[in-house]
Amino acid sequence: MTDKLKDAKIVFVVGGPGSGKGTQCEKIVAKYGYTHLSSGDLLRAEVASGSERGKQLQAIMQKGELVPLDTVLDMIKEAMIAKADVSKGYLIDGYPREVKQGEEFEKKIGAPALLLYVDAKAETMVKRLMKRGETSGRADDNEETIKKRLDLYYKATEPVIAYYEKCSIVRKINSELPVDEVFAIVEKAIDELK
Ligand SMILES: Nc1nc2c(ncn2[C@@H]2O[C@H](COP(=O)(O)OP(=O)(O)OP(=O)(O)O)[C@@H](O)[C@H]2O)c(=O)[nH]1
Ligand SMILES: O=c1ccn([C@@H]2O[C@H](COP(=O)(O)OP(=O)(O)O)[C@@H](O)[C@H]2O)c(=O)[nH]1
Ligand SMILES: [Mg+2]
Repeated sequence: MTDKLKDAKIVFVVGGPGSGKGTQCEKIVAKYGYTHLSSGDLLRAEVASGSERGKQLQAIMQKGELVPLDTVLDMIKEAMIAKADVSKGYLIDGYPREVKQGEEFEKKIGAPALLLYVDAKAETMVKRLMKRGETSGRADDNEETIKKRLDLYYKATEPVIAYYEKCSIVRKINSELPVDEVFAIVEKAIDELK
């Protein structure tokens, strides 16, 4: 089964909550036709389905904690295989959340060609999420959960970046700039992949 993904072009999109991962991914999809898989969106879809598994996930996400590694990886893999015949490349948004997740992904799926590190200040991320929370309906876009997500990001996810620096695939993107200026930097990184 995994054979289908053998030559897949894989881009990890890593950054804090509200850093702008989803926003940039949307623009990449529009220009390059990549398949966008947001681990958070996949989990929210499972919650929305009302399944038993979804209920358990909801409790974890509401607290801003991390869902068990295998659950997320299985969902991503399934979604990747479903698109394998038509995909020009994959954007894996919001994953890996911790080094171990990255290692497991490489074992079960393959190695990423690029890691886009979407970087904004904590203060900026909080401001954006509070604003998004006014309309998003996301149960975790509230002050208390945002703080937990940020703490966990610095503790568990930032080490992922250091881990992939070693193989020189990290491109740091300053997402304090306006969306289109951020995308100009993103485009350069993707164009270099071809
Ligand atoms: N000024 C500015 N605002 C941005 C930029 N990127 C995103 N935003 C705003 O910040 C908010 C969060 O952006 P998202 O793309 O949803 O962030 P995310 O990293 O996917 O966040 P999670 O879904 O929580 O992982 C959105 O409501 C955007 O309007 C940017 O480059 N510049
Ligand atoms: O690989 C993942 C991705 C998401 N989540 C959970 O889903 C929530 C929302 O994730 P998303 O990437 O949408 O938002 P972010 O945390 O970046 O704001 C997180 O707080 C986690 O509880 C997780 O456990 N593992
Ligand atoms: Mg997002």
